[in-house]
This record gives sequence, structure tokens and C-alpha cells, in this order.
Amino acid sequence: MSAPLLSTRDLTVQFEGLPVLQNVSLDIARGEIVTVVGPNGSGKSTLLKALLGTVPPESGSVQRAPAISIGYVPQKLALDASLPISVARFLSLPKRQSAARIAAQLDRVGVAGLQSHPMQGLSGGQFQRVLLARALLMSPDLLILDEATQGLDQPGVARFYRLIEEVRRDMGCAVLMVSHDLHVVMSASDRVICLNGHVCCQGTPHVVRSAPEYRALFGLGTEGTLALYQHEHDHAHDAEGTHIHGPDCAHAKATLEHSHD
Ligand SMILES: Nc1ncnc2c1ncn2[C@@H]1O[C@H](COP(=O)(O)OP(=O)(O)OP(=O)(O)O)[C@@H](O)[C@H]1O
Repeated sequence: MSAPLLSTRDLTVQFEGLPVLQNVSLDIARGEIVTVVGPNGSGKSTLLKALLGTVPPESGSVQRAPAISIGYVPQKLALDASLPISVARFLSLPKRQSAARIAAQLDRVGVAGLQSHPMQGLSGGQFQRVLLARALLMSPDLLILDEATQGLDQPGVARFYRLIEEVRRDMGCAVLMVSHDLHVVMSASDRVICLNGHVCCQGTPHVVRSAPEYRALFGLGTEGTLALYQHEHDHAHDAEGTHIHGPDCAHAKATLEHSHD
């Protein structure tokens, strides 16, 4: 097997003396799609920042493949409303890009022809696709997406997931995406990692094909892009969310599982 693109070993990150990530070990292989799920405040964005090298670990390590190119789509990006900037200019920062490359990536992400549009005038969905185009201009080995489907309705999520699948197929990049939706994930995920300060559990998503109750839950038109992730914890958490090893996993499962009725 080839060396992973990116790995962490016993990664621990603290803010003001409080641990946010504890002993997180994971590997991302070339071409793999990994979804990290976790409740709000569970350390998902912090994990991504540690992987990108913008947050230093307290202990443990992050290893990146030599010369790895990472494309990052942030959760939020605040642009100064008083300084209008066109889509083409935005995509040429910080590195100048040719008009042909910009046109090709805008076309790929489904917003062809927006070059001269002001960034401040884009809809939420268009803005997010332009952020994706910017990440793809890096020709990434690894595409990192932080809550990229936030604010989209379910058909919008399904369309976005289909786009990510196409990007992976065409560019061959690995994809790491984080989501605070604990249960509904991209069905093309090779692996789902559940994070709550530490790695709670990991596994493959359960692709739901025919059960009518799941179809009702996912709605029509998602074309199999969404799947459920079944949590299989081997430990519980106390009221503060602290990790307790032991046989009593029922509580953790109960708090993480939805009922589908
Ligand atoms: N720069 C910082 N300084 C101090 N505390 C921070 C900092 N960044 C994050 N935290 C804290 O670390 C914890 C984890 O935050 P993080 O943003 O990584 O969680 P998350 O899982 O991405 O949450 P969400 O789903 O709400 O985006 C939170 O309690 C947050 O307040």
C-alpha cells in the first residue's frame, strides 16, 4: 500500500489550557473520500486547521506527503462589502490564474460565465461553488471542505455531493469533508469518522436504497447521493462529554442516534 497523503498520530490541541482534540490518529489515503462528523464544538474545524498547519498541536504529529497540494474550502469567508471584487479577480488571489483556467473551473463547478460578477452579489450557493473553484485551481491532491453544505436544502446538498463525486473522479484527489450532521452523509464516503474531541467511532456509511421510510426521510431527487452513518461506539460520555471507556455504550449510542419515524 502507498504511504498515506496525510496522517495524524496522537494529535492533541489545547486552547487556553483546555483540550479540544485528544489523541486523534487518522490517515487519509490518495483518492479516498473521508467524512468527519461531530456535534457543534467537537473540534472538527480545529482538526482541519491542525491538518492545514494553521493551529499548532500541543503534542502528537501531523504528517503530510512531500509536495502535497491541499485545496481548502472554508466554512465562512467574510469579504469587505465596501471593496467590491470580481469573481475572476478573487480567483486570481493569491496566485495569478489564466482566464482559461478560471473559465474551466467555473464551468466544472456549475457557475460558468460568472467571471465579471462581483463576489458580494453572489447567492449563497454560487459563492460556495466559487470557493470550491478556487480550491480546485490549486490542482489539489487533497480537497478539504469545512461544512460545505451548510445552508443548502436537501436537493442542494445532493447536487453538491454529486459535484464532489465528479471532481474526485475527474481529478483523482482525496476529499476530507466535515459536517455537523451526525447521521446523513455523502454516500460516496469511503469512511466516516465520528469526532467528539477524540475519535468516537469510524466506519462505512450505510447506503439506503429501497426502504420507503428512508426514501421519505431523504426525499426525492437525491439519486443515492445521501447515506446514513450508523454509530458503533465502544465507550460512553459523561454529562460534560468526557470520554469514559467501558461496556456502557448504550448512552452514547442513544444520544447520537436519531429515530427515523
Ligand atoms: N482560537 C480559539 N481559541 C479558543 N477556543 C477555541 C478557538 N477555536 C476553537 N475554540 C474552541 O474549541 C472548541 C471546538 O471548536 P471547533 O470550531 O473546532 O468545533 P466544531 O466541531 O468545528 O464546531 P462547529 O460544528 O460549531 O463548527 C470549541 O469549544 C471552541 O470554542
